[in-house]
Amino acid sequence: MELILLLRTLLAGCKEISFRVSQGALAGVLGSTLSENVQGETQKKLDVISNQILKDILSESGYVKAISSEEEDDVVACNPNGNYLVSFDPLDGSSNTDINSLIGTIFSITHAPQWMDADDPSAFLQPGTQIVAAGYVLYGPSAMLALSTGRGTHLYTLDKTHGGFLLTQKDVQVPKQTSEFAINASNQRHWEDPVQNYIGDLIAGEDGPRGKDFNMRWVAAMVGDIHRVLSRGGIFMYPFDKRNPEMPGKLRLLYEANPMAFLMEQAGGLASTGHGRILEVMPTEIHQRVPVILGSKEEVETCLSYYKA
Ligand SMILES: O=P(O)(O)OC[C@H]1O[C@](O)(COP(=O)(O)O)[C@@H](O)[C@@H]1O
Ligand SMILES: [Mg+2]
Ligand SMILES: [Mg+2]
Repeated sequence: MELILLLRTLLAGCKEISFRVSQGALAGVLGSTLSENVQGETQKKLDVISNQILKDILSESGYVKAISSEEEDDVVACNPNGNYLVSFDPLDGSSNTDINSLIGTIFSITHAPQWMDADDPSAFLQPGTQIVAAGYVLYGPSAMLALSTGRGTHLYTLDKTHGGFLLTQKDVQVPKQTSEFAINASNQRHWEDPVQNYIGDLIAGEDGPRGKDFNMRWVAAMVGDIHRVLSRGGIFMYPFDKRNPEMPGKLRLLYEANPMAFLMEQAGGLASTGHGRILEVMPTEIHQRVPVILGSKEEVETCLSYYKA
């Protein structure tokens, strides 16, 4: 029951963000701030606004012991008696805020170990297999929620008259096969050989070893690309690239890769780093990055076969 109340609280925050996003230039929420986050990224105004909305509503809820956020250097202690930890990306797809394109909020919830102090970051270092609930809200033409509490992945649509997220698709099943891939091709020269070969064969299409044509999409917002994959199948990749071996990918494990992997697996898809299941990665720090390959089961298996070759 408490988890449901926590989810309701979190979604009330997302409704507020949805409203602020929809106001756009009218409310002066577009553009950048002068500050940088711990990732070294210039924060957008909506990054800061969304982060503050979620931080306030979760810390006042009483259910949450601590939170970790893309926009917070360290974990934020909340209620010492709280039973849950929440990790979130308050505004995903920041580079899309000023072009009125798809953006969203991503979150994952785990139990708070009773032994921990509320400001102890090590409590967040739990593998994704420990997630009790995860989801995203996509702020698109309609605001949509994808949610799983470990019993399938379900889609809800925000009814702006009624004010609630209403169930619009139960038990999403990602098609096992696909002809659609998503990757930022401008990073090609930095990819490892397995990815070079795999993408090369997709692009070769019916003239190549795959014997069929593939189409490419890139929303530049993980929440948008994953929603498309959940809706009609596909493979989404942000793989390891050689530019900075210390940073094995762009996407963050706790509040991007893990929640999306949880949703994808609950919908019958697969989620891998290229070398193992994302949900089994043992985190070492809260802003850790990982390579991400997820989507339609058979297509991800085919991609992983290039790593074995
Ligand atoms: O700029 P690129 O290489 O296209 O990267 C896009 C990726 O970066 C992200 O925008 C990173 O997330 P944030 O916007 O929350 O920092 C992902 O949503 C998206 O998949
Ligand atoms: Mg993000
Ligand atoms: Mg973000």
